[in-house]
Amino acid sequence: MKPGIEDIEFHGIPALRLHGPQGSSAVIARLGAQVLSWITPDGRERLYLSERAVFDGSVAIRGGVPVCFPQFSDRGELPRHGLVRTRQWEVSARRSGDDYALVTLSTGDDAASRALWPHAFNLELTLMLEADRIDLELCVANTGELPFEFTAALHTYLRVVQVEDVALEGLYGHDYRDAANADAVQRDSGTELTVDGETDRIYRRVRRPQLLRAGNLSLGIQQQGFPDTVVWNPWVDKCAKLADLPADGWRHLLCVEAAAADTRQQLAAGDEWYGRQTLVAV
Ligand SMILES: O=P(O)(O)OC[C@H]1O[C@H](O)[C@H](O)[C@@H](O)[C@@H]1O
Repeated sequence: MKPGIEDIEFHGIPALRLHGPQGSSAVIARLGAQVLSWITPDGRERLYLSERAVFDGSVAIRGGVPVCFPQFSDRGELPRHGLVRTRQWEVSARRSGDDYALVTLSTGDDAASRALWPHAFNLELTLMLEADRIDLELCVANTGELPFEFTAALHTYLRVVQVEDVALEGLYGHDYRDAANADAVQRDSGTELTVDGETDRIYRRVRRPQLLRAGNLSLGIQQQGFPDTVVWNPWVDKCAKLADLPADGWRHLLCVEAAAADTRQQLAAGDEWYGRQTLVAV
């Protein structure tokens, strides 16, 4: 099958399915411009999507790649993770070639966003699917007359068989702010990160790609533009408090997020900012 793009319904909501080379595929919903599935040529699903996720727009969909903007988490006055996770985005570009399929979804300010955050903006989320890789690029445009500041993230939920068995390499030597430990700032001295409890870390000014060692779900992870990397797993107790995660959900996910979380980004009137996360099956 040649690469291409089809309009589908996914869990009852409008979405696009990208068919890439060698049988790869991805699904992106218009709700939140959220990527909800990525299947590599080996037939394996690489993203975690909760079986208890809610798709009616009342809350963000639990899983895939939520787009957080203009605020990461609860680090500010706005709703948690900002304003765009529960909006309907427009499809502004779609194209495919022999070795890729690509879509761009966009959204911008409206009366509801300006009531909470008084700035004019346009956002574009581009998903490019190739055989063994996806690139997700967020473009923020300041379309107003005044500068603004924002934080943001591509809050990627990676699917793993057992989170206790995986290791994330590439973050050693970086400082992180530990949100699971009263925001204490620590320096990672281990050569790899393993998860054996609630983990909620903002690694700052990340300079290297990461390698997720997770058996046949292993991935290379790279980011550009986004200065920080957030690693999140709710573990048992926090998972039990999240109504849209099953009791064992914590075990099957690891969020590795490309973020501007600790470092606020400044954007002058008329300027654009780009941030990208690349996932490669290895
Ligand atoms: O429940 P959500 O609003 O989707 O947030 C889920 C998680 O997102 C980020 O990774 C934050 O660092 C966590 O503190 C937060 O719990």
